[in-house]
Amino acid sequence: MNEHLDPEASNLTPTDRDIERVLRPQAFEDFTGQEKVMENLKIFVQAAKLRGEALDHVLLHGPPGLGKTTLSHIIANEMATGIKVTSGPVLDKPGDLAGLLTGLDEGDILFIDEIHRLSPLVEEYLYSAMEDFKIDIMLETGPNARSVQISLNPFTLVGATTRSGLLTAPLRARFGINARLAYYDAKLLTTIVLRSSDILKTPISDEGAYEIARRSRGTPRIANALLRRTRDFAQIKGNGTIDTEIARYALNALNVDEHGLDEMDNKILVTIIDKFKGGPVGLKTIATAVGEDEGTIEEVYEPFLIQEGYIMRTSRGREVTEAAYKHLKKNFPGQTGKLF
Ligand SMILES: Nc1ncnc2c1ncn2[C@@H]1O[C@H](COP(=O)(O)OP(=O)(O)OP(=O)(O)O)[C@@H](O)[C@H]1O
Ligand SMILES: [Mg+2]
Repeated sequence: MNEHLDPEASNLTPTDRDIERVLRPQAFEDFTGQEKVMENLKIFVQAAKLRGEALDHVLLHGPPGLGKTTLSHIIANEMATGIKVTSGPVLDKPGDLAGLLTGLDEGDILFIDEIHRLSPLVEEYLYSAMEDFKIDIMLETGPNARSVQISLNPFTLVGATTRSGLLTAPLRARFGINARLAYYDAKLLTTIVLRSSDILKTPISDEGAYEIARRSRGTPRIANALLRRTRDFAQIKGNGTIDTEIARYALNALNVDEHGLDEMDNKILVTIIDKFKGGPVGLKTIATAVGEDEGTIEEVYEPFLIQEGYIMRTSRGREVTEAAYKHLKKNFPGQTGKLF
């Protein structure tokens, strides 16, 4: 996976991580886009505050880098409550979860990232906590072992996932608020790039910001990462200001193509065309052929390629479209041979 797609990658310098933190919006008003989702969330937050209650449990889903973690912190800020952060794979056993739950103050947020990766045992334990704010805990072990039920402070679970399809129905049903984040259009991303360059005190033209935005795979995290790298090019190869020319130069050097597809996006398209006659071909086969993890292709690459109209999902597998052939400057075999 490209470095700019994965901020948690270990090759990211501490500076990069600090910058990501600085750029992260803190309040509703700094958060650009996702209008429908935000409109509703604002109402739910306001209503919960008015009643002095904990906000209903929130499920945030969508591809990486669209703002799930950011939103969970914003919700805590707007509710003026504490937030505890954990993730599915980290919660090994119900005891780990019990420790976190009993430590929550009234109205606090428990953020569970990658909630689709909870173990079934932990997940089941979560049900009564979410529903009745009650959990059973084991006292002592051996012959004296007994379980007692204890009450929790009312809290809000915010779960985030890139794979909502993997959530079990009972878990999904326990979220009162279900928000799906969508890819951002170039206009919204331009606003985000301009805001970020302002925070980073990097001079940038509107056109330069747009050039970065439209080539960021609809993803704020990628837009911010490309902005930082473009800033380097502007400082070393230019006069410090990001304009269209330096943005183009930088993005080409970073192997981001004219339509914002990166190397892996293109590799996937080329592979389906050259090795599998344009498809249909199964996901697993594609994954093996391009040397990338199946899940990563399904949650990171494919959704964008589908949204941009380069790939179709059919019952028999993935197929590339005419647009993909055009994009790669290859002849589309579709018209010949077919008789309709
Ligand atoms: N709506 C937005 N407005 C401005 N900046 C945003 C927005 N959404 C995300 N960002 C920026 O993008 C970065 C990545 O967002 P975030 O970490 O919240 O994504 P995520 O959905 O949690 O991704 P992952 O699935 O990989 O955990 C943030 O640091 C933030 O700076
Ligand atoms: Mg996240």
